[in-house]
Amino acid sequence: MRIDVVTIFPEYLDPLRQALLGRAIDRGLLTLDVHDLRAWTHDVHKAVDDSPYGGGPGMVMKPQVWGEALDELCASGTPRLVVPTPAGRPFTQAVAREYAAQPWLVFACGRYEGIDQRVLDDAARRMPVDEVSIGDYVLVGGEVAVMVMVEAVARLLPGVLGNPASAEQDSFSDGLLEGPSYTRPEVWRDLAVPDVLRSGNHGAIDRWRRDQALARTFHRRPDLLDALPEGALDKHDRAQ
Ligand SMILES: COc1cccc(COC(=O)c2cn[nH]c2)c1
Repeated sequence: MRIDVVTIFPEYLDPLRQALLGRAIDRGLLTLDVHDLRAWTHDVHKAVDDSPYGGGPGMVMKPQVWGEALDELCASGTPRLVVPTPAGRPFTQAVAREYAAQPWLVFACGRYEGIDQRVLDDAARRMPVDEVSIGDYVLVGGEVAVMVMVEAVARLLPGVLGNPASAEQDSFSDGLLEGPSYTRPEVWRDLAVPDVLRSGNHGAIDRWRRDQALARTFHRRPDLLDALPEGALDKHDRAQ
């Protein structure tokens, strides 16, 4: 997978080159190229923003600069353009899986009040464009949202995680939240590990884990239960 990121703060994306993702890049499982949007300015001030038509607070990112950046970066093919924004469709594990199947993603990091809408409208003439939200809050810019999405997507790529089962048993993979996890010692600050997990009875363990996931989902995210496909819950589940 090829990933390009366009931003006025390229160094903000440096953490993606650390640890697991850094090793995946070194191993060629994905490429990550970060581009400074100001490289496509032509004025001495390298201006990327201007006042909003219609008035209002803040500034809007200029269309000309973005247009030239995307023209150059997307000249060799048709990536999916992903624009993090509070006004986007929700980024979920399902979207992460969708993106993990894409050969090429270009992320556009907005700042200020956003990017002139015509940049997205023009880009949509020649590539798929996704405006995506990582949550209902407002950040200062798209860079942190891009890091969230790149991490969620890259960990799904074959070979990135040591144990592929980890990705399959993620929270949300079966539509439920992950239940509690435990490791040694057996008792810690007078808190004991649930007996079933030390029983060696893997049928009982699987059942207990499923019940814990159902209970946690019911209490914390009942909306996820409503979204489960028909038949996802068996009669034992429904008895919980
Ligand atoms: C594209 O225009 C803008 C404008 C302002 C901030 C941002 C950064 O994204 C977010 O704030 C965000 C993404 N998901 N949830 C919040 C982008």
